[in-house]
Amino acid sequence: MLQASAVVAGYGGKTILQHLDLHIGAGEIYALLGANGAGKTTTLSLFLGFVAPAAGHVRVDGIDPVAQPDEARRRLAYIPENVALYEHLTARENVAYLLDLAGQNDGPAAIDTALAAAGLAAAAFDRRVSGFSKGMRQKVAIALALARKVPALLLDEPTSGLDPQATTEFNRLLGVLRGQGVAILMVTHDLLSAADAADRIGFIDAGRLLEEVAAAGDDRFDVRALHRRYGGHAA
Ligand SMILES: Nc1ncnc2c1ncn2[C@@H]1O[C@H](COP(=O)(O)OP(=O)(O)OP(=O)(O)O)[C@@H](O)[C@H]1O
Repeated sequence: MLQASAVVAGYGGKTILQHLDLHIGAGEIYALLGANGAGKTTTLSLFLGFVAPAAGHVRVDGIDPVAQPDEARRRLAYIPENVALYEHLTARENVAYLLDLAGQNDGPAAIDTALAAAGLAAAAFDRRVSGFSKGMRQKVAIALALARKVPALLLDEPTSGLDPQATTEFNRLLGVLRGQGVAILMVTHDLLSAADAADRIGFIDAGRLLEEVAAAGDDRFDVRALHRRYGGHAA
């Protein structure tokens, strides 16, 4: 669903990503970890079509996001570290308006279903989002992704600033999306959250994917081993 093959990319002649290979399938959660400046956000920008590869190729559901940015973005939801919403509108109004803009508004019942599935309390549906916490804003953004039925989700530092309970709840939500077959790429510094939520974890350093580890059965990840890898290579 999300595919980067032998990608070399950067900004204004400066190479940042070096032969990046990343393949994330439907119903898979992939966490990309690495130090500041390692190239994580640049990787997200590749899939959004904001950075064009100098070599290699990028596909979103088979679509080249540079050649067909609208087609690629129709298949993506991108949730930045701080979700931008229309502050004077309520949660319901935000989702309705953003769905209108996307030409994908199936009506109020579908919006309420999405907000509930995203875990927003019904009492908050008609509240202005200006008073919402980061976790509540993320729920509105996830509701929008659910209502748009996107096959792929890009997340930049989703759990930074969330308390442990909100992090657990957020990771549970990612599990729901995975269950619906969504391919999820999450850029994070939160090793514990990655170990909790992800099926695979990749470590990127200076634009190179150094290592990938996959969840191993019921034991999932060996967090101590991950910490040694993360500390040793990329933090
Ligand atoms: N628009 C830009 N123009 C020029 N250089 C950029 C631009 N955006 C990022 N860079 C550079 O590219 C490199 C990788 O940045 P990127 O934002 O992808 O790293 P990151 O892994 O997401 O880091 P962080 O954890 O700090 O968010 C850095 O050296 C950064 O300075």
